[in-house]
Amino acid sequence: MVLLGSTGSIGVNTLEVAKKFNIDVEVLVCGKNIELLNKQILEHSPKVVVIADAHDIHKVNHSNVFSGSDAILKVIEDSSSELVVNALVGFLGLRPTLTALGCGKKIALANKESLVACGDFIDVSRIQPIDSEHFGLWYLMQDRPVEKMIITASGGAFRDWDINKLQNATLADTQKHPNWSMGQKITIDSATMVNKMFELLEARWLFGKGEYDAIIETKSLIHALIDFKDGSTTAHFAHASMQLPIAYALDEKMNENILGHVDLLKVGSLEFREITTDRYPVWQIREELLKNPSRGVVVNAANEAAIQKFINKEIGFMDISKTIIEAFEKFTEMPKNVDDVFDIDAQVRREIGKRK
Ligand SMILES: NC(=O)C1=CN([C@@H]2O[C@H](COP(=O)(O)OP(=O)(O)OC[C@H]3O[C@@H](n4cnc5c(N)ncnc54)[C@H](OP(=O)(O)O)[C@@H]3O)[C@@H](O)[C@H]2O)C=CC1
Ligand SMILES: CC(=O)[C@@H](O)[C@H](O)COP(=O)(O)O
Ligand SMILES: [Mn+2]
Repeated sequence: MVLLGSTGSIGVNTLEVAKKFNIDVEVLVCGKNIELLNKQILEHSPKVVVIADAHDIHKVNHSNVFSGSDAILKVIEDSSSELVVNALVGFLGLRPTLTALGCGKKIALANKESLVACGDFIDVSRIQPIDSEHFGLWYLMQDRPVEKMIITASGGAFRDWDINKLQNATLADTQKHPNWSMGQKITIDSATMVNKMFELLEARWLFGKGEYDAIIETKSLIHALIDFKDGSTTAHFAHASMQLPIAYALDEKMNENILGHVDLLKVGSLEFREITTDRYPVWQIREELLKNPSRGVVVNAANEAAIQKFINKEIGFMDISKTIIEAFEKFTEMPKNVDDVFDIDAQVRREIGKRK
């Protein structure tokens, strides 16, 4: 396989699953974490390696190293692997997704931003999602009429905070996720509830038109539920580990044990909560966005630009949601093709970047 984002949270889990099932690793792609990359090279012997910055090439213990975003596209094109695992974070993952699909490869897709920004122009028939909720929906899906597909949210780092204190929350505060250990950006997205809005869009592109909703389940033991027309509701329970979705994305016929079962007697009780717009203001654009899912490009660009400003301490935590809502109201044009997606993304980032 080709693994993009090998040093991240999903990348590291993917290599653990690959080791367990003896899956060949042809290409490793990462950003700046060369120390971890060198350990991965020793363990998995990839043929080619790509890193973000040419200045770091001399630190990499490999004879075939390239750098930069064009090199990522080139190694995908040149690879013989049928499967690309895209575990890059953010909009920079979109071109690799499009390139891999253009080469006829299958994609195990963790990079949800690809679908959020460009879902209308992506052939999902060759995509297996690496996202716990979508894995849960896929696992539950049967040949029966469905009424509603429901995904769960943890509520993020601030689900129990005094709402009046949220504006002054720091980057370190956002990283205290109650249940999952993940990369920095998705953990911020979990705290704003942007992650769940993205996941509703992701579900819409993967499973088609229909009713989608989300609720908070505070232990992240249920990942998805399906309400069937007959009145039955089924739920997918599993411990909070990405190795289960990853194992199926690498091998759809998976029939090995990956995790221990959830012991309901040990769990004792479960708690469900509504997602409210006072704590999670972005939730107010959810319906409009689901009606017009192609507008995801605006929300994604505004989110990434606002997160950068939050990290730079130029804006407060609640301003991330405010920035997204303002951009969503201002940029109403729908992309008609992939070029439009890149144009709109650039326009939104420019607009937010020039604001004081
Ligand atoms: N973590 C999770 O459990 C889940 C994650 N996802 C999604 O999966 C994706 C990855 O998330 P996660 O693993 O948490 O993120 P991380 O931040 O942990 O990892 C991101 C990876 O991308 C690499 N990277 C960043 N910039 C570049 C660049 N310019 N060129 C090459 N590589 C780069 C990083 O390299 P380096 O670290 O070396 O700089 C790292 O390997 C996201 O889209 C997220 O929303 C979805 C569901 C669950
Ligand atoms: C592991 C996974 O799939 C994440 O997307 C997770 O769902 C994030 O947690 P939240 O439910 O807090 O968004
Ligand atoms: Mn998820």
